[in-house]
Amino acid sequence: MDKIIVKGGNTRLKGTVEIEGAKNAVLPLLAATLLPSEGEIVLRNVPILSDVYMMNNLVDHLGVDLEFSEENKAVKAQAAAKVKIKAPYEFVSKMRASIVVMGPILARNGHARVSMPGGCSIGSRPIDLHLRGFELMGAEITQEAGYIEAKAEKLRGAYIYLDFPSVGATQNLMMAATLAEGTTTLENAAREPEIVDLANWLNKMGANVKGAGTDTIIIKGVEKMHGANHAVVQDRIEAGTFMVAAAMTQGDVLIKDAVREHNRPLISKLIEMGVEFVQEAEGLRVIGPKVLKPTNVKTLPHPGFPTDMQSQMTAVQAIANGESTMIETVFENRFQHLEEMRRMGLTVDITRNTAIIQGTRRLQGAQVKSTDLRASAALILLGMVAQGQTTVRKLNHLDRGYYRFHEKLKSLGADIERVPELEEIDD
Ligand SMILES: CC(=O)N[C@H]1[C@@H](OP(=O)(O)OP(=O)(O)OC[C@H]2O[C@@H](n3ccc(=O)[nH]c3=O)[C@H](O)[C@@H]2O)O[C@H](CO)[C@@H](O)[C@@H]1O
Ligand SMILES: C=C(OP(=O)(O)O)C(=O)O
Repeated sequence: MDKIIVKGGNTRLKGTVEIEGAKNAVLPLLAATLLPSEGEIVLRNVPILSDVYMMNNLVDHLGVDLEFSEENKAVKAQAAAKVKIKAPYEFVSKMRASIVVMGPILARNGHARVSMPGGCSIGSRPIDLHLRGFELMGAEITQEAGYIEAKAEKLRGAYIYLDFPSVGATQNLMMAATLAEGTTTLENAAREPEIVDLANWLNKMGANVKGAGTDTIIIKGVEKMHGANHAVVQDRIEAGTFMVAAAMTQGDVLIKDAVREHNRPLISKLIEMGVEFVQEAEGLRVIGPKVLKPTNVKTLPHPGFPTDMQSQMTAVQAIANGESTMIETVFENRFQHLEEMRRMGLTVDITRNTAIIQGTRRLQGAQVKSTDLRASAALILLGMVAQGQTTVRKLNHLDRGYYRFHEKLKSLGADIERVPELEEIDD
């Protein structure tokens, strides 16, 4: 496996950066390609990420013969006349997000058998809300030998109130409802831009989904769906990560085509810390200040501060001029990067879901490892401002969600290399 070596202390990022299509949008969009039974499917602006390859393999296994052109960043396929019932452990265990194939499989077959996805390093991540929704739509749920089985003679539209606006449950239930008999109302639905992108994709394929982006989504079941052509929405988390990178390095970075609306809470927190944002025709320019003011942040479902920007934001707080607080309310175990940052000299008190961070400019490079996807980005960013050399390992996490991260940072002026690990280090 590779490692990233970043030399910090004097980095000032400058230039323009292009952002990929969103990982968290494209994964459900690919799952939704299981829904149409005729016509050509084309997805554009598809990011080249390990998670995308995994979802492609799963969807391919289930019956949609996908062709991924890296050159065109496009996925093409002919809609499948039939899709399989079983999503095996070998695929689902590799990526938690693959649970979103359950809704489409159930919609197509009235029967789905999907390996239980399990938790991951950031939390236990149950799927009770997904399953309760399927039950309300008339499916009988059983569990056996690590698989969840859902069976329904015919899925019926239902009124479903989600106890929590789960992104995955909202996506799974939206997709199940597209081909159900009658109307489904999802209340307290997730409102993320990726939900809106999924609704747009479903509607292009002939579904009838209204209200995405609000907390009430109404889906009228249709007889069948067809192929369509769609470009994946921009990755607001990748864009946000580069906003943070500019903020931390007294940078001046133009984030091409950045959608301000998708990153409101992050932008408003960064402004509070002294960062300047200038809307330009080509995108959003981010100018980092000499001194960052401390700030208090709490993660929440959209439109609150995104948990997927929490790790990166703690890297900004780590170099702010004073004490900041981070409260993580979405996942129960998403502070592991802070332990790694301690290796770089950070003083942080962690009590359950609250971290109190003592910002300092006197951090030092160290050997650290990524503990999850966003942690990997946060450690690299902190490495750019710590004195000396930081080595970041376990880049499999980074590759799940960032395309050529080190190359993009390097083109903006970072002193960063990605090199093969010559000997496996037991960490
Ligand atoms: C591929 C993808 O899009 N991943 C995103 C998605 O994950 P994901 O869809 O898994 O996140 P959810 O919104 O479902 O989960 C949020 C919280 O709800 C809990 N929960 C969820 C479902 C359920 O049935 N029961 C339950 O208790 C989870 O354990 C977690 O604590 O949204 C998260 C929250 O914005 C992001 O961090 C992830 O990057
Ligand atoms: C937590 C994330 O993704 P996933 O839900 O795929 O683990 C993320 O994108 O930060």
